[in-house]
Amino acid sequence: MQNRKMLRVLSGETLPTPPIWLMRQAGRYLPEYRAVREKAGSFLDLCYNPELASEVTLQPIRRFGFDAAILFSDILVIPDALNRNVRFVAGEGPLLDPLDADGVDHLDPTNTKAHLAPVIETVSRLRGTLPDETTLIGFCGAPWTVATYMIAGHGTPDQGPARMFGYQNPQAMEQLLNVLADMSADYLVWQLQAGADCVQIFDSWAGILDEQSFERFVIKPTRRLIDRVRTVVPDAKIIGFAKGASSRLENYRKGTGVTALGLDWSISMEAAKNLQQSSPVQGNLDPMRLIAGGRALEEGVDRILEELGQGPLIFNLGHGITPNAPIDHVENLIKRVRNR
Ligand SMILES: Cc1c2[nH]c(c1CCC(=O)O)Cc1[nH]c(c(CCC(=O)O)c1C)Cc1[nH]c(c(CCC(=O)O)c1C)Cc1[nH]c(c(C)c1CCC(=O)O)C2
Repeated sequence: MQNRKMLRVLSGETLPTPPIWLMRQAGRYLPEYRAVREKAGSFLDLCYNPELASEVTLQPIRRFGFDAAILFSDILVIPDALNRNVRFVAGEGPLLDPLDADGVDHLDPTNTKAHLAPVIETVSRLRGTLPDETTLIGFCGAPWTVATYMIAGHGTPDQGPARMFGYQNPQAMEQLLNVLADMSADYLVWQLQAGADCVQIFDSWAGILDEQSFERFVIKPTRRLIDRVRTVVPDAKIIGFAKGASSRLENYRKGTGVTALGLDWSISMEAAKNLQQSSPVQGNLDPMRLIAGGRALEEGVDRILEELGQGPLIFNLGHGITPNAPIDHVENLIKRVRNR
């Protein structure tokens, strides 16, 4: 374990060269991913195929030698386990059956373990195949972000339907978030038991909420999730990525018990450095700098290394890599981080 650099940083160590991986590092910007994706059938078929899901997890490790691999799956396998009719339509993103307050009472998580067994099988295979020095990251969506897709039935620019649901049906919202927190906790425990070294909780829509709602819909259910994980795996290393939560991240860290904070690119470096005094941080290059390449990429990377390189840092983007990312820019990014 001592040679898994990302794990050392999660334990609080500062390394001369920070470990690097990229959110969504397996994906459509890679031709080898597109080739597997075509033969897999639907996107969810790929998520539930341990052989192909392991293969696409390993692709960016082989090509770029990242310090960590992230399980290939999706945050929406949880609503899929709840029979919410999850499907991915090309050009439209995810679609689900929208959920109303009455529907919350009828959610039935009893089939979760059997439904997610193929994903857990992928984790076991990966730990058996990955180089010893590569950290394996498991993940789930945060209850709030998963709930936004369940309520609207699709992605939205402002999560209006889920925010309205929270105001009009506070009890149903609490119940929904509790169901998701408990299922997600069990799911993370299975991943950790199958060989994941650490886990990340993706709360991509945390930044859209006001302060009270952030407390109720983000901090509280995330705390419930993490407490439940740690009753089984007391020393679980957990990265919380609450996108857009910048000025609330200190409260988020204290309130949830995450081990490390994922940062997006909107946070000030001063705030990021302050947060790094109390926990490791991960991030936070604007993914658009990766697309732009050249000077924009270099100055973005250099700034992060200068400001955050003296403390526990895991280098990453501030959100997922997009399908239009040029492969040579990814190579330049890794070189810049490693050769300074
Ligand atoms: C909100 C969210 C989702 N999924 C995820 C989030 C949280 C992080 C974020 O905000 O980006 C997380 C996710 N999705 C995927 C992973 C795999 C691991 C990784 O490489 O990081 C992870 C960690 C694969 C994926 N998940 C998806 C793809 C693309 C699907 C394809 O190959 O056709 C991949 C590689 C599909 C997906 N899944 C989701 C959306 C909105 C989409 C559609 C986006 C699109 O079409 O570009 C839901």
